[in-house]
Amino acid sequence: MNTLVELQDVARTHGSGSASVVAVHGVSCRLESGDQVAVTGASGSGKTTLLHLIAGLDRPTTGSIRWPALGGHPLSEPGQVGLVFQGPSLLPPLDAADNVALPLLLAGEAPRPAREKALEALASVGVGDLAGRLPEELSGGQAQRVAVARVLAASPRLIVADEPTGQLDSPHALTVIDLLVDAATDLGATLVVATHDPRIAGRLPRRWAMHDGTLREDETCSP
Ligand SMILES: Nc1ncnc2c1ncn2[C@@H]1O[C@H](COP(=O)(O)OP(=O)(O)OP(=O)(O)O)[C@@H](O)[C@H]1O
Repeated sequence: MNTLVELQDVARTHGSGSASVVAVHGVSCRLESGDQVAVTGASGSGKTTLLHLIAGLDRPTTGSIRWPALGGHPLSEPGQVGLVFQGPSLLPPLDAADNVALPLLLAGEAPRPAREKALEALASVGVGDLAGRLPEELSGGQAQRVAVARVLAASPRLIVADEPTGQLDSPHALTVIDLLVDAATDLGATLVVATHDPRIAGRLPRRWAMHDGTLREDETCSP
């Protein structure tokens, strides 16, 4: 297997002086290509900070992070990393297809293939018939599926999802996480999902638990 990301004794402190917060410390972990990991932990335990470090959106205060299978850094080439947030963050004036196509266009793809990929990705998450709808015309679950399609359309090597089902009720939450897991499996992508919900975590084969900024592999939850 290919090591996608490796953290060695990583710490991240937010702020400085007496107001500083050590969000993550003493974290060493590794993700191989195709790994699927749920990161669980209480609010404030450091999940978002860890995910941002893994995605290359933030830098450690001390320690090191490497992405050997991503040419050095996940943001060095467009389309390597896909981000899914708690809310869908779709652009209101664009219909679903244009929302999905936009990152492809920004990455230099021509309009026609970008639109074809967008329609394919929407169909793959079961909302192909909603391609022409504006975000305000979608339910929360439909909008989150569009957000997942937007990530999948770019075929990323690494998908980082921070509470992707946090605004959905239970049946929709499970549908969306299953779509993400299936899509990551099809793409061979590495998937990291932060969640408070043990049922969501239970849909992923590996689990990491954050406690006050430290991480442990959750042996008791092994599949
Ligand atoms: N930009 C920041 N400036 C100062 N402190 C921060 C910043 N970002 C996070 N923190 C603090 O770092 C700690 C970890 O935050 P983080 O958002 O990583 O936790 P979390 O587990 O994702 O929480 P939640 O589940 O509530 O989203 C918290 O104490 C938080 O208040």
